[in-house]
Amino acid sequence: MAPSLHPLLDNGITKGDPNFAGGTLTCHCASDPVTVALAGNVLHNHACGCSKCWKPAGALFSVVAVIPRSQLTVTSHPEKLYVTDPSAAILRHTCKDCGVCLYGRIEKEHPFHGLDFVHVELSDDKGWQEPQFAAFVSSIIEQGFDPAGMDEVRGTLKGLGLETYDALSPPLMDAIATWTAKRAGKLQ
Ligand SMILES: N[C@@H](CCC(=O)N[C@@H](CSCO)C(=O)NCC(=O)O)C(=O)O
Ligand SMILES: [Zn+2]
Ligand SMILES: [Zn+2]
Repeated sequence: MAPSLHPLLDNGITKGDPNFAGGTLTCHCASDPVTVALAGNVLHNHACGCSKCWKPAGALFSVVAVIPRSQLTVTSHPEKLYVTDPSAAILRHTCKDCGVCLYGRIEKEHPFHGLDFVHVELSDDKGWQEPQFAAFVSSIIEQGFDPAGMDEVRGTLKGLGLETYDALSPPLMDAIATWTAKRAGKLQ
């Protein structure tokens, strides 16, 4: 049986609504869940194979997107959140009771400072931007996935219409490189 990539991918991708105005993320706690309000749709939604992004049990990939931090508000139980890895660039604010990551935030100097990383599967609202590409695909091997299965995984992702990359998408890599060049004074 083919491995589960992610619940939002396994049965085909549902397109988002370009006019969607945002909604609420809720952690998995049965009582006193952490909730986060997003005041707009997400951008650059993607499947991510890296080891750092939160993923649901049994999934090979996370599905993660960005939204301006000004559009994100923790609306209940902020006291349950802790930062999973304080040394990472993306500080993943995770529920200490259920282990779900509600948002990742960058506080240091970084090309994506100002954007928060979120998982739209934590919302029952409909209309979130659908995944656009697959990032860090080879990183699933680092977590123990058999390299012999990579052709099948990449084939399945491509069959879903997701281009596969072993870093981020070209527009995001270009944005990182542009930021780096400006900081070094090589670009105005
Ligand atoms: N092979 C590594 C890759 C980890 C990695 O660089 N992840 C990216 C993408 S996360 C969302 O797209 C990243 O930017 N990480 C920064 C951070 O997590 O702080 C692995 O698998 O661990
Ligand atoms: Zn929780
Ligand atoms: Zn990731």
